[in-house]
Amino acid sequence: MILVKDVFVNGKRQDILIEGNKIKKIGEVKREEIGDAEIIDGKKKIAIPGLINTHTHIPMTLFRGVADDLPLMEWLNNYIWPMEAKLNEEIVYWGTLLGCIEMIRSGTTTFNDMYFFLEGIAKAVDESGMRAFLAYGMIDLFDEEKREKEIKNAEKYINYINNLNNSRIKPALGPHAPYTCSKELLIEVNNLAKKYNVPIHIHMNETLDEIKMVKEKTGLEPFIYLNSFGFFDDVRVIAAHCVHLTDEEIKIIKKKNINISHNPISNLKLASGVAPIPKLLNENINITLGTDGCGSNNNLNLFEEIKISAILHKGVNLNPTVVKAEEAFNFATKNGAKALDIKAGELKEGYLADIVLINMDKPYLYPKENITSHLVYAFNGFVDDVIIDGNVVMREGKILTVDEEKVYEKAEEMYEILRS
Ligand SMILES: O=c1[nH]cnc2c1ncn2[C@@H]1O[C@H](CO)[C@@H](O)[C@H]1O
Ligand SMILES: [Zn+2]
Repeated sequence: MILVKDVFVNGKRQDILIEGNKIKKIGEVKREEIGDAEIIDGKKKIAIPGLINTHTHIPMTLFRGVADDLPLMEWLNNYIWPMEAKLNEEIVYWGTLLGCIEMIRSGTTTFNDMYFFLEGIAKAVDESGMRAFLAYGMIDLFDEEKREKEIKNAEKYINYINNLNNSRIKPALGPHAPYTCSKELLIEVNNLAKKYNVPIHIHMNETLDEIKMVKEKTGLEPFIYLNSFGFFDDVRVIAAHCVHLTDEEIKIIKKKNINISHNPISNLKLASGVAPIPKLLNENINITLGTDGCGSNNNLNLFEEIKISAILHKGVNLNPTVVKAEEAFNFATKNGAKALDIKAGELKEGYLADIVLINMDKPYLYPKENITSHLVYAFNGFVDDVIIDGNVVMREGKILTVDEEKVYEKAEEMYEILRS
């Protein structure tokens, strides 16, 4: 058991008792209830639910800074995909550890990933102590042979991850996007999602160029095209980006309960555009937040995404009342948990013990009133303690699960291989 004592949580100072991987009690915990629990003094701290990053390509930490200031298609075709051809399990493993360190240090406890070499990713996630949904990124480029291979790979990885029997690591399906995946592949993804009961994680409507490509090929906008063959039926979908949407497409998103992963920083950096978040909120569509990979962000600090999502739409809509602080905070917590169907994103009895503690003795967190406002508009993301699945992963700024120095050294080594 772990007892976080006298911490500011859910609006007042109280204790949090953790048993196994769950929150057992929030309130006043008496001595006789705690046995020989590890005690964490929370007096100077606030406790928040661990953040949930719903769109990552985690090993891309190693691509940080390699191809800045380019549009999506040029970025992918001329820089990222050629470098990705050099990846292997070892490179991906170290890149993932680097990403996990970064996420833990900035208060993220769960991420939803789409990438390659999932054995390396899963090994790193397991060691780091983080919670993750891992999807193999399927790309067939409309080639039948590739399609068969991608479907086999995706199914193989679902089984591989399920067989790990790790309650923190779950499989997902990751068809890359409608402009890189054939209709036949997407139909098979829908079947596999139902067969294995796993979520689908896909890039949708990120840029005008790609929408044009889909329209030229099919005559339809991406959501309408996918809906025409039942892609969204009876499955849980997390659609990343959704920057350019027609009203008809928004209707489909609402009707099919599609979860949006809003990635404002990646969309700004690649000049993809600004997603119509206030409009989607008006339709009660579930908005979550993602960083995307470090090639297009260039970090994994979800607090930056919270702040940008809260201010961007105000500026673009000339309306300071849209995306309120609490809404933005919920994007990164409650709503992410809903999209991934996990009992997290809130600190409540019976919920997963994914908890982040922040020392409030920081100049930018005074005066100690309006805490949610501070977390959204003033905080930089450097958190102090992180508990995931009931395990202390970081304590007073020290990560307990991985050897950070070793990871930094290896990250440089792996980067040398990628750029050679
Ligand atoms: O913003 C993005 N849009 C489209 N593709 C992306 C983006 N970020 C990364 N990838 C690419 O998605 C594949 C993983 O399945 C990788 O090839 C990665 O480089
Ligand atoms: Zn992406």
